[in-house]
Amino acid sequence: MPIKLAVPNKGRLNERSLEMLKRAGLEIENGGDRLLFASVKNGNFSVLFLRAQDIVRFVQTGAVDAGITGWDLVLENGNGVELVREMGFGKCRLSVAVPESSGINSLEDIADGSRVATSFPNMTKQFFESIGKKVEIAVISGAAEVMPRMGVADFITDLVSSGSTLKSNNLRELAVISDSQAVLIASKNLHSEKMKELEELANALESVEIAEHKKYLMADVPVAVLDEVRTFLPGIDGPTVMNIAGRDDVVAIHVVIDKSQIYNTVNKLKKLGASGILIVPIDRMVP
Ligand SMILES: Nc1ncnc2c1ncn2[C@@H]1O[C@H](COP(=O)(O)OP(=O)(O)OP(=O)(O)O)[C@@H](O)[C@H]1O
Ligand SMILES: O=P(O)(O)OC[C@H]1O[C@H](OP(=O)(O)OP(=O)(O)O)[C@H](O)[C@@H]1O
Ligand SMILES: [Mg+2]
Repeated sequence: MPIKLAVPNKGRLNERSLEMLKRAGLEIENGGDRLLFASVKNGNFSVLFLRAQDIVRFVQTGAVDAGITGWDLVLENGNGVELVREMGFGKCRLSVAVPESSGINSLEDIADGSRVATSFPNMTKQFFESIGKKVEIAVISGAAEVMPRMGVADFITDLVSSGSTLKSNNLRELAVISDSQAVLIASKNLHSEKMKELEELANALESVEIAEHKKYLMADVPVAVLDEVRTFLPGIDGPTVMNIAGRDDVVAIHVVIDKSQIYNTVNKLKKLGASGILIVPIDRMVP
């Protein structure tokens, strides 16, 4: 039986989830728009496209074996699922936000009996109980940011990433309830065979994530400056150095390098007389 893996069918997490799975090596067939189901050519998986919120419930009940969704949704709706891996994207936070004009500058300023609009009632209730505040929760399914202006609520809790939605609605972030990112989750009591395969997928995803921050750099370098090149290029013994047929004054170097180092490294190499500098992406780095 293939592992039933649920992926968000639209929204913030859809594209990156599919991209990461593909880069991890799963060949998802026809994983296009509006599709509800796709088979995977290699690997023992079938992919189902569901709403991010529903994925938590379906993993919980065992209707699917595993899924990619937001950690915020797991905290809100999902006891009884297993965290397999943080995915490193979809980073945001569930925060308390108040109207700029409210005069509320800290959590202490929130009066008992205040109304909070949110699509995260469970986490919101738990948070305010933990700080000993009695608030009334108005549950909405989206667009929390407009609720204070409509007079439906005094403040909100909602997901924040860049903060620009809050800003454009004249709201100020007061406190973070929880950080979140996309996660790979599995049903508890998943058969050990399936869990093993899922861990292999998690390892493949890890190799994708590591590679994401790296590039592969190749260059032809004069032998005379090789020692100097070694002082600023990474690797245990510096770069891999290869002879070029018919040349004894120049060698080829290959090295895996952090993206952030590319700019400076290329400049230094050029100054030292390097030529034929190539920088190429790496799909995966398997440790
Ligand atoms: N601004 C953001 N930046 C990063 N990640 C976010 C952001 N907003 C939401 N997310 C993540 O994406 C998940 C899904 O949110 P998304 O907006 O795609 O769907 P939704 O609005 O909850 O549902 P739907 O679009 O299916 O009605 C959230 O639970 C959260 O983990
Ligand atoms: O801090 P920011 O970068 O502005 O992001 C925060 C916004 O992103 C999410 O909504 P989304 O854009 O997914 O729209 P939705 O309400 O349709 O889910 C979230 O509900 C906030 O409204
Ligand atoms: Mg959203």
